[in-house]
Amino acid sequence: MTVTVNGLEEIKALAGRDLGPGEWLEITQERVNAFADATDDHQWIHVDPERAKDGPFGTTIAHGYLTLSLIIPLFSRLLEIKGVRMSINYGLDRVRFPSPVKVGSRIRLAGKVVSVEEVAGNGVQMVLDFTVEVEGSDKPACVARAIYRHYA
Ligand SMILES: C/C=C/C(=O)SCCNC(=O)CCNC(=O)[C@H](O)C(C)(C)COP(=O)(O)OP(=O)(O)OC[C@H]1O[C@@H](n2cnc3c(N)ncnc32)[C@H](O)[C@@H]1OP(=O)(O)O
Repeated sequence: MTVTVNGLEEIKALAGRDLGPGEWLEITQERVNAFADATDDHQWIHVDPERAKDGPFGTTIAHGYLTLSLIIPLFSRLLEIKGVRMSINYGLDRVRFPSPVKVGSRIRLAGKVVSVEEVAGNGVQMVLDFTVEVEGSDKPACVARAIYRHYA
């Protein structure tokens, strides 16, 4: 279910709220290959299924940074923000990849809004803890604390 908020006051009211988990997304070899091309990172554990059969995971796995980047589209399905002039991705405080994402497996995103505080320039800073789950694994694929700013 997508939560929709309108304007800074409604964003502030999100503090402490859980978002998601959202829908599952399958990680395909095509997506991993496209990320490898975009970032010029063609390590065999990601793009060589034949060699990866004998590797530590028994198959190819997603780049950790691909899993991290997929937070952006998966988050857009959890929270829709209206009534702001501009939103900025300010950065990340902590990121870990506790569990590999095997190609062909599915991931989904959950988030918790840690805090929302006013910042200069008629804006708010929103801090979220994200968890990317991988289907069938106790350990998440990625945990990350992300910081956004929204300006009215
Ligand atoms: C060149 C690029 C290559 C790639 O892109 S490779 C693909 C991306 N990377 C991976 O797939 C790595 C997968 N991760 C692992 O295989 C393992 O991970 C490690 C072998 C790297 C380390 O394992 P262990 O020493 O047993 O540590 P832990 O239990 O996995 O914890 C690692 C950090 O993750 C946090 N963590 C674990 N489970 C959770 C959870 N359920 N919720 C929140 N955080 C969790 C922990 O606290 C810790 O963090 P703290 O480093 O700060 O101590």
